[in-house]
Amino acid sequence: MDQAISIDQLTKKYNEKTAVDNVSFSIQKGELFGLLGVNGAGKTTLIKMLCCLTAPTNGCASILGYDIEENQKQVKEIIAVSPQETAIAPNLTVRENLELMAGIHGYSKMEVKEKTAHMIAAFSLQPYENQKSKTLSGGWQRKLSIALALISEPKILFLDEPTLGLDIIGRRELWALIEKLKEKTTIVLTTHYLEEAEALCDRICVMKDGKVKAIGTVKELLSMTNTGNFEDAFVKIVTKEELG
Ligand SMILES: Nc1ncnc2c1ncn2[C@@H]1O[C@H](COP(=O)(O)OP(=O)(O)OP(=O)(O)O)[C@@H](O)[C@H]1O
Repeated sequence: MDQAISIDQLTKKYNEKTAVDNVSFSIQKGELFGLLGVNGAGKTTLIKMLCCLTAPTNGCASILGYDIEENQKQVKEIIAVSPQETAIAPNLTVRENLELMAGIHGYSKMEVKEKTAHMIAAFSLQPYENQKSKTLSGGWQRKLSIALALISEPKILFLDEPTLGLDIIGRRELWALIEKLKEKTTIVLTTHYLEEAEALCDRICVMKDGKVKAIGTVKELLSMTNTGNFEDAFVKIVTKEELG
């Protein structure tokens, strides 16, 4: 099976508001998949459903063959999410945050130490390991947030706006890190930075008003919209009623 995520007519309604509207597509194993759209397009709601954080109103989805409603336990074991609002405990040090998260995943004392040491090394967090997390720069907080998500060695990683608010240097450092993760992990990334999606993603899905408006590689999206750069393609996709 090469599919990591399979989504079939997934819908989420909040009272009268349809946040995700009959969405169907699949993501291949090892893909770095971008989810784009203007504010309120439904990206976060879609991710929340795939992470079993909110139940669909209609439709279904599976992660590595596990149904997001029927097999929540298995789904939660193979995914991790680095949310928009960071999951860091501000008054704990970098090391304590990592140890706490490893403990939450039920690792033994020895494993907690090993995994924490591994993450500190992998993310070059050594200079900050004894520093309270709230005193880290935005970029290092984001890195720690991703390290926390990865401590359970998930097969699928959801990154919700991982570089929000970072300067271009911080963003590029995170890009390099995300590219490295790609070798081992299927990644679903949401972002408002078009150049980020263009630089990192194998395929991109553009959503608007809860619906999928276009899906494909950057090259395919340019050709679909008959445009020469990704920003023009994106604008055309989200402003035109129908493409083609
Ligand atoms: N808990 C909720 N209750 C009611 N409406 C909600 C709730 N969560 C989201 N919505 C609505 O659903 C729609 C989609 O929101 P969502 O946060 O999924 O969009 P998004 O694409 O992630 O937006 P952004 O880029 O701003 O983060 C929006 O109109 C939002 O107001």
